[in-house]
Amino acid sequence: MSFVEQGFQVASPAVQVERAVAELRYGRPVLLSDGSRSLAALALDSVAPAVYDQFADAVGDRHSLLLTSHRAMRLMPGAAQDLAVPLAGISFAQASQLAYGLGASAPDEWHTADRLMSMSAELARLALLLPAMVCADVTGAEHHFAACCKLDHSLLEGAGTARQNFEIVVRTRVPLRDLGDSHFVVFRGGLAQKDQIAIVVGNPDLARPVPVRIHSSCVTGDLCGSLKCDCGDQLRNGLASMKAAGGGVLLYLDQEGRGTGVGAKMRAYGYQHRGLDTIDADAELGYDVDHRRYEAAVAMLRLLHIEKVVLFTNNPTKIAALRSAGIGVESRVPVTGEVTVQNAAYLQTKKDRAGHMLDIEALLAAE
Ligand SMILES: Nc1nc2c(ncn2[C@@H]2O[C@H](COP(=O)(O)OP(=O)(O)OP(=O)(O)O)[C@@H](O)[C@H]2O)c(=O)[nH]1
Ligand SMILES: [Zn+2]
Repeated sequence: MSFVEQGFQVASPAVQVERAVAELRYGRPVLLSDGSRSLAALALDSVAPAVYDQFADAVGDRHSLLLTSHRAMRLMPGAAQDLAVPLAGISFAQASQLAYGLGASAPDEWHTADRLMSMSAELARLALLLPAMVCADVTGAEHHFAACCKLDHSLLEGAGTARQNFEIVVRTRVPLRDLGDSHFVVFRGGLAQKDQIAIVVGNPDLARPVPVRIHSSCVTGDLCGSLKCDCGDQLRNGLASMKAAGGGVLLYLDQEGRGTGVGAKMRAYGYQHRGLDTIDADAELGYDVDHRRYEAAVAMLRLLHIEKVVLFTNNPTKIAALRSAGIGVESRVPVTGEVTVQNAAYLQTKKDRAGHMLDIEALLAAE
């Protein structure tokens, strides 16, 4: 019997993951299990200090902090694996400094994190919380956590298909400055995501490769004209050039901070103000170079009956993601913005460390 046929008698993997994500964001532990072991996991980013202390008491001080391999590498160059650092006697403030503080010292003691502990970071990422997890093996003592959400680790993988399940909620005309009548199509679905939007400008011919831009939200750049990045320019220039090409579709994805969330992005900005580049700043917080996923974009294109695109981007990962999902990327159009004193280093890092196709000298010469 499928989950639909079983009606309200069982919760699907996606529902159970959504519940776990909500509890984690609320600052409560989640019990992750693999059939034989139970791990109580708490996100340092959302827990109140008093609850952190309560957790330490409940597990008899046998709790550890997960440092992702990215964070571990920042503290101990060469430590290219997820680590578990014993937390007995370590306060909430000390744990936070160790988990994501700048200039923190390497821990005195650590072990390689086991698979279940590493998996807890995936829950944190879904919850848009820093992947700094406080974990304890509570096998046999689960009754201390009777009121907490329980999640079998297989459900985290099982919920993956939900990332592609979207439906169109509404399609409405919106007149846009300089672009004329456009249509906003709202999509709902996915895993732990908000609604996504496609903006259709002009009248794209769906029988030919459709001009498409996949744009990740940037509240600072898109909305407020931040000079620290090129997002606002790329949003407006992308829409204008698609309109000039006869029409196109901009997918506006809820992926603030390369998928880490606005809280992490602002923390990373703080570290960038202290001299780190965009990638090292994210690594200090435990993140990889880019946490964005593109199942939503693929599902949205399919629902719009778009199979072949001309992609407006400088980012090779977006091209690869569409192609591997069977969307034809027939060609690419660069999308650029103004190079400013404040964003030049950011653009250079995108080019040098994330492989973006950007000719910064040519952009400067053209200004
Ligand atoms: N973590 C982090 N995210 C950032 C920073 N600056 C911008 N962003 C995010 O980076 C993403 C940029 O999105 P896009 O412009 O769609 O993507 P792109 O990778 O530049 O690719 P193209 O614009 O298509 O060439 C958005 O999610 C921004 O919120 C930063 O310093 N740190
Ligand atoms: Zn931006």
